[in-house]
Parts: sequence; structure tokens; C-alpha cells
Amino acid sequence: MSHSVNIEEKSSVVIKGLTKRFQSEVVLDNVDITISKNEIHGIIGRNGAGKTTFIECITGFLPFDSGEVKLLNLEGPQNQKQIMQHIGIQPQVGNLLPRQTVYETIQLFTSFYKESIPVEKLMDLLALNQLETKKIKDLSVGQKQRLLVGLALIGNPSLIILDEPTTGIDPQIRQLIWEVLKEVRDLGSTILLTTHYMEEAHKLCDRISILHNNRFLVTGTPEEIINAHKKHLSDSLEDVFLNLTGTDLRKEID
Ligand SMILES: Nc1ncnc2c1ncn2[C@@H]1O[C@H](COP(=O)(O)OP(=O)(O)OP(=O)(O)O)[C@@H](O)[C@H]1O
Repeated sequence: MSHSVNIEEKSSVVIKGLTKRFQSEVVLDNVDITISKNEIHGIIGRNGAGKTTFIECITGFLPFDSGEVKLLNLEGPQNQKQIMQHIGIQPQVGNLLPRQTVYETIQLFTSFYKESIPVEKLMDLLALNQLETKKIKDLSVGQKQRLLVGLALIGNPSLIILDEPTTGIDPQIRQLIWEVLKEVRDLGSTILLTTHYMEEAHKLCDRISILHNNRFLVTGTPEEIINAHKKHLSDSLEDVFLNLTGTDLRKEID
């Protein structure tokens, strides 16, 4: 068996040469990335770097110009239906029905999958029990975020894809979501997420990739990235991120 086949079998996500343009703007330029099974992989990058575009391309929500996408050893987008049964994608809140209750929403998402985790178990996991009769439109930001993460987990997926799962929430809920994601990873799932929080990237993610100038600039464990790119002994991940992706926004806009 060749080495490259071995590597791919151990991987949940294999992307080769992915290119995506919006009219004349190249957002992703020949992007490669491999994400191993059972890791929490964080994508960090500045606003507008292309994180959401990357996620939407690999999950089949956006067409791309060229490249190969393989999720769980299934080539996309031609195996989209099969892929969707095995991956959990955090929905956008705008895609939920505002007048539905939390319980009804969870039940609806359960019906999309052949197998799903019991509604009560999901409620417990994300502390949603008190909210089951609340309507989506009445939920606070943190409550919505807990629900959105829960909806991504409902089909007991092998691969979970989350776009900024902890944006705008308090430290308690962030800790809860981190615990849940680590638990799910320890039970065998792979998690791909985007984040703007360097603490989250450092403490939660097994490996990180920095998306910059239309490509993944570096990939590695947080420590590997810090050690390889620090300028001073005490540099944090945020220092390294700023060094690698630029600090002077005003100068760049001019
Ligand atoms: N539908 C679209 N049509 C045209 N341009 C788009 C479209 N969607 C995204 N873009 C552009 O693609 C680039 C990448 O956007 P994207 O939302 O993927 O970045 P991001 O890294 O997720 O940013 P943020 O951190 O701000 O969420 C931006 O320049 C954006 O304006």
C-alpha cells in the first residue's frame, strides 16, 4: 500500500488545489489541507480571509472553480447526499424557523438523519432543557449558539463543521461548548471549526491552520506554530498571528 493512500485513510478531510473566485476576486487560490481523524482543527484568519467561503465550498453550499474535496473518504460534491448523512454542519440562525420552539427545531433536524442522538440527551449535553418551549426568535445570543452547536451534533456525525461556534457568548457557555466538543472528539469524531479567538484556538484545537492571502500559510499544533514563528521568547499565539498576517489595518486600506 502506498504511503499517500495510508495518509488519506487516516484523514477526515482531504482538500487539494481548491480554487474559488467571486467574479474577478480570487478568495481561495489552489488551497490544500488534510485534517486527521479525531482532531479538533481550527481555521483562523482575518476578517474576509475566506474562512466561511472555504467551509461553504467543502460542504457543498457553494460551487468552486477547481480542486478536489474529499470528506470521510467520499468525493464531493458528487456524493453530497451520502456525505450529508455523516457530517454535522452548524446551521445559520437565519435558516431556522423563528416561531418554532427549541424542541420542535431539534425534532425537525432529527428527521433529516437516518440515525440521530436522542433529543433529551442533546438537551442535557448543551443545557437546553430549560429552553425547550422557547421560540427561536426569543432566544438570547448564547442560547441560540448552544442550539446551533447542538443541531450540528444531532446526527451523531463523524465529522462536525462549525463556523465561529462561540462568537458573542459568555465564558461559561464557551467553556460548556469546549467541553462538549472535546467529549465528542474523544468519542471518535473529527471537528473542523473557525474562530477569531486565539485562546480558543490555543486551548481547544489540536491543530490550527492560518488562512491568509488566499492560502493556508501554516498548519500545526499551537505550540509548533508559536515555536516556529515567534519573534520573542514570550510571544503568544496572538503575537504570532499578528506577525504572520499583518498589524497595520489603516496602512493596508490606504
Ligand atoms: N457571495 C459573495 N459574493 C461576492 N463576494 C463574496 C461572497 N461571499 C464572500 N465574498 C467575499 O469573499 C471574501 C471572503 O469572505 P468570507 O466571508 O469567506 O471571509 P471570512 O474569513 O469568513 O471573514 P469573517 O472573519 O469576517 O467572517 C471577502 O472578500 C468577501 O467579500
